[in-house]
Amino acid sequence: MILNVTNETDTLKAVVLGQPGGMGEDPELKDTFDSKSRESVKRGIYPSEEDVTKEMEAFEKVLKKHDVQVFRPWVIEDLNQVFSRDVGFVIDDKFIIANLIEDREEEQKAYERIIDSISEKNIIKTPDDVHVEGGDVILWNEFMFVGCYKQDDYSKYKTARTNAKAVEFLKHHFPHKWVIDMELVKDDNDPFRGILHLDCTFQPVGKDKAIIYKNGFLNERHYQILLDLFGRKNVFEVTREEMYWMNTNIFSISPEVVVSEKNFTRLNNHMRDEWGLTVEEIPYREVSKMGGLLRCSTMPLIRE
Ligand SMILES: NC(=[NH2+])NCCC[C@H](N)C(=O)O
Repeated sequence: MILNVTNETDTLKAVVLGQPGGMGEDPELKDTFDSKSRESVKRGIYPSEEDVTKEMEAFEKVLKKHDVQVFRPWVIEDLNQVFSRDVGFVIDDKFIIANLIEDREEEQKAYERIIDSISEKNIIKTPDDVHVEGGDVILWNEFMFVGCYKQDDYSKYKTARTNAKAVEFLKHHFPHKWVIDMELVKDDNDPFRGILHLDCTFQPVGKDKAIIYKNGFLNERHYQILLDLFGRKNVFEVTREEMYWMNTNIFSISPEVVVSEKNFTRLNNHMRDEWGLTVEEIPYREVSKMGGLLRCSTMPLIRE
């Protein structure tokens, strides 16, 4: 397989979609590792495998309708495999095997067959001291945005997934890219405040548009950089409440077609009426209760 991903929106040809099979029983509070899952367990509203399966089937159907080839990781029992995005990610023609938090390491096994179909020279392994998950890496042609956390209390947070060493690592392997690291606000307990991955606070759409949640950035300068790059008039700013429901985490099938959650009324109207996009609306609220949404549950392999 020849990989090719240089941005978030070029026409999608092949993707891995996560897997609800084998989710098993609700996790215990102590076994959650993001604020949203934590909250769902606490409130007794953690989604069932059956409900998540229905939502992911709707997603798969839309992808197939648009002629996208869909791969799935194989099922490992008693493991949450919904969020493919973080397990590994493609930059240009390279596949980077992520170095996930320990709680999620097991997920990687189920991608062996997919990784085996990629030429070895195009696979990049991350060393132990480089922490990086795909949700923190957003490509925009010559730009690579990397969500991270560089403060001294890094190890205190389960939701800090990408470290300073990862930024250097990516710069080293992709010298032709302009790597812009952006520090995120971390909070393991408050889903109205903490940002798990960069794609929970920012995402490019179409050719030159972006969805942004301003207060997700630790440093307001990083938000300003995005405004300067995309232009204020091309940016849709989401509210704290919309961030909580993960409005930035939609998924592009092409520069003209996006998949979005059906309750994202304000965003969906804006994308349709102001940006002229086709919005494929599906139900995905159950998935959101586990701390991720549409972008998080995909791993694009080929866009052209
Ligand atoms: N790219 C993303 N934002 N992924 C969301 C992953 C959510 C998952 N519960 C975790 O804590 O890792």
